[in-house]
Amino acid sequence: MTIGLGSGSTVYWLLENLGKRVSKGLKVKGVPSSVKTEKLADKFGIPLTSFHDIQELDLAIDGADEVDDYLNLIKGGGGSLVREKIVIEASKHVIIIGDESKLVKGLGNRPLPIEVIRFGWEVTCRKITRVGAECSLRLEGSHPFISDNGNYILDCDFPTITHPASLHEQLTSLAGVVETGLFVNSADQVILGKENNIRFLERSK
Ligand SMILES: O=C(CO)[C@H](O)[C@H](O)COP(=O)(O)O
Repeated sequence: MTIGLGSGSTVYWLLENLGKRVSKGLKVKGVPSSVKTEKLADKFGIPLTSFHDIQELDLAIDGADEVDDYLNLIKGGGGSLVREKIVIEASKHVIIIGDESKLVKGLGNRPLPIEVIRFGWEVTCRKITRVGAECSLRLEGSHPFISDNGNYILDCDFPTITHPASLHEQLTSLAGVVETGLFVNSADQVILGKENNIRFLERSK
């Protein structure tokens, strides 16, 4: 089986446990969605492959920053949204994992991450502001955060996002925008950990 390996602190636990099962004989190959995940997969002994060798993945498992009732997602809190979206789009089945704090009534409680190329990011930022957000350049210490793709991330505070698909389209039509953290029609299942049990959500077909 081939598995797309997401990124983030929830996925850390997936990787650790997958590694344990691999050491007991589970046969899987993973495609990591970030350099951090690649390093962790190596550490936990999960064999890796790449899109050079395979065309699609059987399954992707990833985290999210927000999930709404329709299973639309905001992702990119860790800055890996572009690779995560490529991995998810190449997967036959997508499972999102998190704790129940990720479930929201409407997307947009937290800023939407948008990956932009560095050249002219100020112009791109002003254009996104005109779409209706307050944007700030993500920093790491006192320097701009640089994604695994060598780009900047703008954290864009929109009022509640009622039409994620059309907002995504509008944003990706702007020059300089590489990808948004809006994931629409991506998740097949969402598994949210609660104090003593789990909540399971499934996309209606
Ligand atoms: O999209 C992501 C990284 O780009 C993560 O999946 C998302 O930020 C959730 O992370 P965590 O499990 O640490 O809360």
